[in-house]
Amino acid sequence: MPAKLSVNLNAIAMLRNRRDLPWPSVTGLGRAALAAGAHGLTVHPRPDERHTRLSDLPEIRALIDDEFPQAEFNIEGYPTEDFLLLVEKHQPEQVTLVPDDPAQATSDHGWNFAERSTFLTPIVKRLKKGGFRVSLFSDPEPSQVSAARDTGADRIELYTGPYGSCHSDSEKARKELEKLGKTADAAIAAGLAVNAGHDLVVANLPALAKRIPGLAEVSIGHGLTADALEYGMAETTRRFLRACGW
Ligand SMILES: CC(=O)[C@@H](O)[C@H](O)COP(=O)(O)O
Ligand SMILES: NCC(=O)COP(=O)(O)O
Repeated sequence: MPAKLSVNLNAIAMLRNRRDLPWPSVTGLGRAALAAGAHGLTVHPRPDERHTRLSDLPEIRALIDDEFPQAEFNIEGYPTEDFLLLVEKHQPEQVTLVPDDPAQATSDHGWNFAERSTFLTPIVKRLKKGGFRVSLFSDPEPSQVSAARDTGADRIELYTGPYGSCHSDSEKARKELEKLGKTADAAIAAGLAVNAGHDLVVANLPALAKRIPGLAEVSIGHGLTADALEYGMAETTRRFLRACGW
């Protein structure tokens, strides 16, 4: 089965937040993506609420529960106590833990599992006990996979930023893709499922999907939102689904 597509609503929220007005509608565009076949919605709320606001979360949860019960809600973020309480309140199907500093413009690296396993392991245990699937944001580094697995997480999400930034250098893209592929191979062999995300676009998805046939899910926001401005959300979702192999 091709990788499932979870549409990240952060970029739409950031556009809305330019004004104190309710458009573009985060929930409305989430609905359009799900109606066009997306498998889920992702948000990455940060403490300053510059992207998704806390008030968006109950609306997205209700959208999925009431209209698309087969879809999944994925909440990403740094696991502070506030973040964990947020997750427990809004009951996403998946939680993706990301080692973000609050001041960071966007996510730009995965966890250092060797250094942070003592921090992560009890958090993963708490989330799993709560019934959430847990994914850990990971650099494309095969040697880190066993420490990631030892935290008890279900999945890793490969940080694809360096691959995504190679759009004009095919040789560099090939090397980055191979690092992602080797890390995915090691993760799948260790019993972890593999997600991927950051700077994925229609042009770079097919090669990623081909190199990692077992890829479980991609979460995509920035590039998908850029295309939605040009083609509309429904057509854009269909284009990204096709690029994943659907
Ligand atoms: C973990 C990850 O790569 C995404 O969640 C990314 O952080 C999206 O964030 P922004 O769209 O807020 O930059
Ligand atoms: N987890 C990655 C994600 O949700 C989207 O990242 P991007 O497509 O906005 O770079």
